Amino acid sequence: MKLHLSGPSDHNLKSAIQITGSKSETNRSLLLQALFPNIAIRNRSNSDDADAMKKGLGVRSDMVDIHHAGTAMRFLTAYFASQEGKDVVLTGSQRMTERPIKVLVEALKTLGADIEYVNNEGYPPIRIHGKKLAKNKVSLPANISSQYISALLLIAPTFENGLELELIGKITSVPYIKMTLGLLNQIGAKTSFGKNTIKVSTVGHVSPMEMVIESDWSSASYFYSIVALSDIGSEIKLGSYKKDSLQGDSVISELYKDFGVETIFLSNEIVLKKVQDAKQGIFECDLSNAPDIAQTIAVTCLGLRLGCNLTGLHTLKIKETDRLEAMRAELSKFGAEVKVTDKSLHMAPLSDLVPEVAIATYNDHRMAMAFAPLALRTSFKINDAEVVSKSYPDFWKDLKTLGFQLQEL
Ligand SMILES: O=C(O)C1=C[C@@H](OP(=O)(O)O)[C@@H](O)[C@H](O)C1
Ligand SMILES: C=C(OP(=O)(O)O)C(=O)O
Repeated sequence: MKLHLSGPSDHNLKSAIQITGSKSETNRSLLLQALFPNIAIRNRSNSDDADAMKKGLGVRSDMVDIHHAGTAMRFLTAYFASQEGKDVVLTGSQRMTERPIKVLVEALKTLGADIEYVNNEGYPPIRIHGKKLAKNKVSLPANISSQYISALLLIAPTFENGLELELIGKITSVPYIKMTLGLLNQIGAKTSFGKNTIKVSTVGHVSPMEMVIESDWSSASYFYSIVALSDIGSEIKLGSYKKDSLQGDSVISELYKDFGVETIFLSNEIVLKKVQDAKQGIFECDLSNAPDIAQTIAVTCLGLRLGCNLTGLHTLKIKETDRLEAMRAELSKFGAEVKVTDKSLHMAPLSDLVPEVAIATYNDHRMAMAFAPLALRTSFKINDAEVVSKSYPDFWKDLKTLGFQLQEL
C-alpha cells in the first residue's frame, strides 16, 4: 500500500489517542505466562510481533515462524531450549535470517542447550532440541543486543539454582534489561544488577496475579514528533502511561523539552503540549539506551530545520533494516545533508524540504512512522505503508483522527 500524506489543515491540534501495551513488555509477559500460567495479562500489545510471540508459544507443530519479530526470535530461542522434549525449527522473515543470534546460542549451549544452525552459522533458522538446562552461570558479550540477555533472564526463574550472567564489554540498551528484571520482580524473583553481573533467583510458584502493561512509549514517540512540528498550544492526550515507566523510551518526555514539548502526567494518561519554539542549534544526543526513537528524533529535527548529531546507534545496523543507511537515503530525498558512521547519524540544518518525494520503508515499521509527522511541513508519499503493523497496526487510523490526510495510491 502506497500512501500520499499531507498534514491537517489546522496545525493547532487537539486530540486524544489510546495506544495499546508496550510490545517489549507484552512479549516478556507472554513468555512468563507460558512458564507460570497463573499470570493474567492486561492491555497487551495488538502488534504483529506480539501475535508472533503468542502463536510461537502455543505452537503444536515443529516449525515456528516469527516473521520480523526480533524479541520473539530471541525469547523463543531461550524458551524452547529450556523445554524438555520440545523439538522445533525456529525461523523468521528473510531479514531475520540476517540478524545475528550466535551470542545467545553460544550462551545457551554453555548452559547445556542443544541447538544447531539449519543454514548459516550464527543466524536463524535454528533447530532446537529442548532440554533441562543444568548449569547456572554464563558469560556473554553485552554490546550487540540486550535481547540476548533478556532472553536468558526470562527463563532463569525456572532454573533449579537461578542464573548468574557475567556481561562482557559495554552494555547496550540497558533499560530493556532493567525492564526484564522489573517484570521478574513482579512474579517474585529476586534480582540484582551489579556493574557487569546480573543474578536472578529461582521462582517455585506464582500465585494468581495480573500484569498490567503500560502503553508503548516507542509508539508515543511519533505523537511527540507531531506535537513538536505543530503550532504552539497544540495538545495530544495519550493513554495509558505513567511517570515511573519500565520503558527506556519514556526518556522522550525529557528530550522533547528541547523541541518545545511539555509532558503533563495525569493519573493514567499523558498530555503532550507544544508550549514554546524549539531550542535553536544542533541537537546532540547519545541514544544507546533508547535506540528505537533515533529515527523519530532525526525526522523531528529535519521538520524543525535543526541539525543533529545522534550517537550510540551501533545496534541500528542489525535491526529490521540497516536503519543508519536507510535514514541517510530517505532524509537525503528531502534535500538534507546527512552523514552516517556505523554508530552515529549527523544531519545539517535544512531550510526548504523537497516536496512530493516517495519514502521507502525497507520492511521497517519505524521508517514509515518516523517520517509521517513530516506531513505537517510538506506533502509526500510513503511506500509499503502497511509495515506499521509490526508494532502499531492502528497507526494510520490514529493519524487520521488528528486530521492528517491519507490517500491510497
Ligand atoms: O528487549 C526489547 O524488547 C528490545 C530491545 C532493543 O533491542 P537491542 O537490545 O537489540 O538494541 C530494542 O531496539 C527492541 O526494539 C526491543
Ligand atoms: C528493533 C525493533 O524490534 P525487534 O528487534 O524486536 O525486531 C523495533 O521495534 O524497533
